[in-house]
Amino acid sequence: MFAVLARRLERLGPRRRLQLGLAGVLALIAVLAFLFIRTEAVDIAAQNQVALNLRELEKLDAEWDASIVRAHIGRAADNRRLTAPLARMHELAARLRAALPMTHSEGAAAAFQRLTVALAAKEQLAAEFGRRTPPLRTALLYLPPAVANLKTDLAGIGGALAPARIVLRLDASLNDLLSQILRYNLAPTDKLAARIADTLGDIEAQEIAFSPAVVDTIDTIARQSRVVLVNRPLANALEASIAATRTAEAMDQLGREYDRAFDAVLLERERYRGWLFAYSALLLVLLAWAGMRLRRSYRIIGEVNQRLKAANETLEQRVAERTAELQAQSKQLELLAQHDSLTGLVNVRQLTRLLDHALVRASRRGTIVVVMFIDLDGFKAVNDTYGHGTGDVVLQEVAQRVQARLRAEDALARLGGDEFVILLEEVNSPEGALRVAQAALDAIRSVTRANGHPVRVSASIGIASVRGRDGVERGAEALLAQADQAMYQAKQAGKGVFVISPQAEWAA
Ligand SMILES: Nc1nc2c(ncn2[C@@H]2O[C@H](COP(=O)(O)OP(=O)(O)OP(=O)(O)O)[C@@H](O)[C@H]2O)c(=O)[nH]1
Repeated sequence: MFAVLARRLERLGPRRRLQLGLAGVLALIAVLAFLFIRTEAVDIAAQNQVALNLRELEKLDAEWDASIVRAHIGRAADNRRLTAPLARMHELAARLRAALPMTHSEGAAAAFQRLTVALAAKEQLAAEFGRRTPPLRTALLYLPPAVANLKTDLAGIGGALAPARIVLRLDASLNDLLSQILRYNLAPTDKLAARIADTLGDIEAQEIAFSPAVVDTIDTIARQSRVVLVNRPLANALEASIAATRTAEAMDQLGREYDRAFDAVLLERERYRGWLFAYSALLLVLLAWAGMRLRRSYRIIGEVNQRLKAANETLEQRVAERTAELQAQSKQLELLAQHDSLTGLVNVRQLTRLLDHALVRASRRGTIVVVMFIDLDGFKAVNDTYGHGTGDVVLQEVAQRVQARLRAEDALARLGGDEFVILLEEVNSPEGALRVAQAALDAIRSVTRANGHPVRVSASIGIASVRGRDGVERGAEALLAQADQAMYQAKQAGKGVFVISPQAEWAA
């Protein structure tokens, strides 16, 4: 799959590939970030806090219930406890509401709503209950000692003026009343209420026989008894209603919903962790693949570099070889251009150049330049007799032998055919020049065999010379022409001799 992807990518342009690569990396990072955030989305501490809040709410609710029970049985000194936990309970309920979005659960929201309704109802009922229970408690606290005191009073001063029969009857009625009230307080029934009403009627009917103080007490006892008659059933009904609000069950249910929702969230987190793990593994594989491709690319670049380097070296070597070849060829061409191919002597063009330089030097130094024009005698006969090849050998022998008689700084050139020229510089006297001419003649005459054939050659030599600046003024061609003319005179003089040009200049 990667290979197919890579091939498709290779078909794209480098800029497009770079854009795609960047987009791909960003997408991979975005997915990684998403998975990471999903695994970190669950705040365990917040979940624990929810559980703690719920436990505290349950505890406060239980304490609230205990306060209600205490108030119910008249054990509560006051009813402040009925409202004391409410502020904290409201705070806890608010925290639980704030935690609802964490659950992503409609069940939890519904359970919380039910709890809110139950708590509100319970709060209202408890408030009503709190209003009802204090008079009831006061009456219940009042009646037993009041009845006992009245009975004591009746036995003494209070009953002194009344007939004994009536005192005894009132005493018995008071006993009945207290007993009925206490029973009614524990288990109020309509039948008992009717009986208490009868007993109260009976007591009130007898009070006429007693002093106003006793009558007052009896009225108070009757009033408090009626308070019990009215408030006990109400208080019981309120307590039953409070119990019916079932806040504890609502809290239990909310706790279960929270647990279920948090479990689901945790499960989801575990699932995302699995995805994150798998995705990380995939990224590692991708990274390894990219690393391998990069390594391969580096290797290929290295190989290409090596090849380029080798090719470069070869090219450099070939260029150097070719340059040397060309230089050699150029040198060869230069030699060919300056030399005669048969004898290897300098040719007429090079001779002219050498002569020009010599004339410039002589002009500067005030020295003498000598030119000897040599033309072989009877050379045609060699060609005609033994062939052109033998003639060539004769020309080569002549060149070699004359050259051997000259100084290194002197020059010998072949003008073409059987014509040669000797160039001498810094000749101090005509004698010196004549010696060279004689040596040349001797050298030429010494060629007696060529190609195995007996040959006989000599030469006619014309000598011209010039001194100082005159040479430059006259020019090389004029000097050569003078020598040529002198050579012509030598031919006419019978050949095999040298003639000095009449215009020749020597040292003053
Ligand atoms: N073998 C050979 N012969 C050449 C060459 N160049 C010219 N020749 C011949 O050289 C001869 C020169 O002619 P000439 O100087 O008149 O002959 P010669 O017999 O020396 O006559 P004189 O100078 O009057 O003595 C001619 O026959 C040319 O064909 C060459 O390169 N090789």
